[in-house]
Amino acid sequence: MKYYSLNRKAPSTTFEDAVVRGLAPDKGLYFPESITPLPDSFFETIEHKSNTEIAFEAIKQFVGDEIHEKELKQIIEETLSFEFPIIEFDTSISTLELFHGPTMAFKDVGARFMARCLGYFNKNNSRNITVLVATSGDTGGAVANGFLGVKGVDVVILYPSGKVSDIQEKQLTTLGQNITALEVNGVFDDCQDMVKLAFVDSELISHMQLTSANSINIARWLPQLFYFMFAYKQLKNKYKKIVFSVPSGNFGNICAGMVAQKLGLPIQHFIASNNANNVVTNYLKTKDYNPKASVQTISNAMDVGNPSNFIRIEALYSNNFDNLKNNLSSYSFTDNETRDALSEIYSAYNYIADPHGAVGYLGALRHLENKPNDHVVFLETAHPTKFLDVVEDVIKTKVELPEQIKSVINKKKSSITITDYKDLKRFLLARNNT
Ligand SMILES: Cc1ncc(COP(=O)(O)O)c(C=O)c1O
Ligand SMILES: N[C@@H](CCOP(=O)(O)O)C(=O)O
Repeated sequence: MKYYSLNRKAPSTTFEDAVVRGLAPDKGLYFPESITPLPDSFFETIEHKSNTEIAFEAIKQFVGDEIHEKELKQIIEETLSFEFPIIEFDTSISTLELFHGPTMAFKDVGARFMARCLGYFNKNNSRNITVLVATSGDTGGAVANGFLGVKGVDVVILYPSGKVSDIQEKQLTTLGQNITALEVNGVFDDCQDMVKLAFVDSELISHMQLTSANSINIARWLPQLFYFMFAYKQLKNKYKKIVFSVPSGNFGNICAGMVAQKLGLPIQHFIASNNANNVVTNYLKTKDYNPKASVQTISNAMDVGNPSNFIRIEALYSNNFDNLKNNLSSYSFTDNETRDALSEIYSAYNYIADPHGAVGYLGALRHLENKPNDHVVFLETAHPTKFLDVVEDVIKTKVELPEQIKSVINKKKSSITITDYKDLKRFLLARNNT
């Protein structure tokens, strides 16, 4: 499979090169040159396949022969070593729990897949790779965990100071070894902009091999398409019209879902559920795409003002606004609405959601007002205990901490504060000269 840059000013390249580079030299996101639908028989028999078999069939065209079949299967098997259960609330709404991995957020799958692909490509390379990551909360922890101790790879995580939850901060600042956390005086978009700038800084890239482990990187982004197939597999014999409500920030997850649909997965419609950071909700209303500074909310991992992946969504629809609007709706919800949803989900279904999932639930309800016969799956993208203060305050109940959270909660944070791109560059160059 070849990948082209969405800025169209860099040559097309291989899967390996796109993974190792992260971002194209013209600062564009890489995108597959083609997406070939899987045969109907794949979806007709999907409930008889294991998650590993589904994932292998779904991803193999994107990897091509660049990773041997046996090793690709092994990578997928190791990546998917936990559950992806559907919890049915009633005949209209289900949730797909994506938080059973090591850091309890959906990012674990992409981070683990990418770490293993990079390990595969880097095995005969004596040069160290520096993985740069911007996080609004969850990517940082998942990438730190996925790459911890990987030989030849250094991870540098940029996160907005004071704008991630306490547990998220512990997950990304306490591992040590090859992981360094940089605490940025700014918002997530500042972190993401600095990462993108680093990739086109000729002085930096002459000193080091940089890549990204954000959804910028195709090996972090594409495996997210598995979730939609795992949900379909569990629901296809019960519901005809399956809709996904995806709590969205950087829009990588929902865009991966759209790739699954292009592969032939029968998805009726997508809902991008947003918090107050509502660039896409506004775009679908006004046709005016207007990125703006992000605002802080209780669903902090979605506090993104300039969603990186929206350009990939436009590419999937050949920039045709009407076609996109037929397949995608988007709604935005306030923190008070989110708190009310957390409370309602708890009292009506005895289920403890996290604030991001609660935004997804609200999107599902909004959709069902006009389409009561659809079945909406909202994605539970993180475990509620990652947002303990908010959740316990709303449901007025103590929530038991899972092992994954207990193991970091008392660890000591270690981070370096930076203010701007000059600080980041100085840090990277100094480290590379030692
Ligand atoms: C818990 C949670 N929900 C939703 C999102 C939004 O996902 P995306 O950035 O792929 O839109 C994130 C961050 O990525 C997240 O960590
Ligand atoms: N919400 C993310 C932001 C980065 O998204 P990514 O999918 O591009 O890595 C986070 O939690 O860090």
